[in-house]
Parts: sequence; C-alpha cells; structure tokens
Amino acid sequence: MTTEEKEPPLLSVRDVTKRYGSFTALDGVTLDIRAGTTVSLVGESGSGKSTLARVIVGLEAVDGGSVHHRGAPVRGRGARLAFRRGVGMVFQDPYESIDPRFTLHEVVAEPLRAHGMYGPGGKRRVGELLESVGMGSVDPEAYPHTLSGGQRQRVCIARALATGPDLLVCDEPTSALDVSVQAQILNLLLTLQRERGLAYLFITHDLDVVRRISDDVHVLYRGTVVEHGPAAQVIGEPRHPYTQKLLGAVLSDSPRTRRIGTVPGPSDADNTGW
Ligand SMILES: Nc1ncnc2c1ncn2[C@@H]1O[C@H](COP(=O)(O)OP(=O)(O)OP(=O)(O)O)[C@@H](O)[C@H]1O
Repeated sequence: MTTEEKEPPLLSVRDVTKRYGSFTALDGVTLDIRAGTTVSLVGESGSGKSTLARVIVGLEAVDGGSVHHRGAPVRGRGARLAFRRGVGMVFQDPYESIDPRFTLHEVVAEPLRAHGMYGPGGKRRVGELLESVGMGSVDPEAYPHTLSGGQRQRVCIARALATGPDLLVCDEPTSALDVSVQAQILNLLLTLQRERGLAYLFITHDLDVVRRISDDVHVLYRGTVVEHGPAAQVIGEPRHPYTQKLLGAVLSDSPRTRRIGTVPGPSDADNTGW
C-alpha cells in the first residue's frame, strides 16, 4: 500500500449539496485534494465554482453532504474553528477584499487576532508574512490605497497565510490584475506552495493557468462534477461531452484570450446529452 493510499486526503468534499431557495447551486459534489497538490475547478460562469469555494472555507453552510479535513469531518464549533485556521482564501478582487480603513499591518493581523494568535510576537509575525509575499520593503502602517492591484493581492495572500494553513482556496486570484502582474502572482503562489507544501483549490477561467499549475482538474457543470482526473488527461483527452465543448470553445479562441467561458447548454447541444 502506498503512502498516498494510507493517508486520507487533506480535504475531502463528500456529496455536498447547496441550495439557494428552490435553486440548487451544488448537487452532490465530491472532490479530494491531497496535501501539497493543486486541484483546479473549471466550468462556465454560474456553474457553482465560487459557491463550492465558499462552502469549503465555511462561508456558506451546506444543505447536504460533508467536508472532511485530514479524514475528520468538519462538524461542530471546535472542528470548524480548527479548520478555519487550516484553510485560507484568496479572492478575485484585491480592491474589494481589503477594508480600505485598515493599515496593511491590521489587514494581515486580522486572522491572527480572530484566532487568538496575535501574541507579543504578532508584529514580527506580520512583518515575516509581508516579507514572504515580497512586501518586506513596504511600510506596514501604510493604507491599501497606496498600493497597486498586484501589491494588494500580495497582501491578501499574506493574510490568507497568517494562521499557517495547509490549504489555500484561490478564487480567480489573478483575473482582476494586469496581464504582466498575473504571472508574478502565479509565480508567487507556486513558490509558496513549494516552500510550504501548500495545497490549492484553484478556480480559474484561464486554460493556460490550469495547464501550468494543476495536478488534478474537476469540471463543474450546473452544480455537478461531470469529469475529473489528472490535468493532462482531462485537458488532453477530455471524455465528457461538456468538457470537450468547454475546452473546444476555449481552444477556438485566440491564444491571448483562452478563457473558459460559456458553451451551449444541453438544449443547444447535438445529442451530447449531458
Ligand atoms: N447568495 C446567492 N443567492 C442566490 N443565488 C446564488 C447565490 N450565490 C450564487 N448563486 C447562484 O448560484 C449559481 C452558481 O454561482 P457561482 O457564483 O458559484 O458560480 P461560478 O461558477 O463561480 O460563476 P463565475 O465563474 O461567474 O464566478 C449561480 O446561478 C448564482 O446565480
């Protein structure tokens, strides 16, 4: 038996359902993330990617199914609190996700304070975190409006790392940034992953990013995982008709805009029957 088989996945999502009123946003989603690996989540707009990300980090309650961390269900207040320390989130828009009234120090210290981890060494810890994302030379007492989008996203990454998580959920962390900055942020995330053995759940519309970073890919369609597997297989030889259409639509675009967008739904499809 290999180590991989013996150890439970770092994160396990089991048969998760999420409804908003009568609308089912997630319908029996199951997904595993192994320690130190990257799972990408792709699917057209509205397929449920952000909902799944919010469910995983505990921003939304599930209506059915469960989330497990290192083999133990994230259930009950104690388990939820411990899990929240172990998972960080990076959002799409670094302008919206930082409170402009907080200094950079306060932004990064916030999760430490929330988890009772801001002790006497708190200031130094925040300095180290800013340093680790390439912001060591910036005044921690500065306010976010003095920063560029890329710098803000670095601060958001420092905040996500504050409690020492083993998993980061990244919801389109580069798509609101200038193209030249996107590569820098992606490189930073890859370096941090290497250095810290982090696992990522990575939501992106950018197929080149999916190719570059993913170990596994899950394809979401209307709240259901229709295909998953190693990235090379899902991208190189997609089996499900929806994945084929999704990637086909992307690949027919110009190389500069390989974004996973909208594909014809079942009613428009030619007997694909997904
Ligand atoms: N709070 C909410 N109340 C009602 N419906 C919601 C809510 N949040 C999401 N939805 C609906 O759930 C579905 C999935 O939304 P979600 O944001 O997860 O999609 P997505 O795949 O992340 O899309 P995008 O790529 O555009 O971000 C959408 O139809 C959306 O309108």
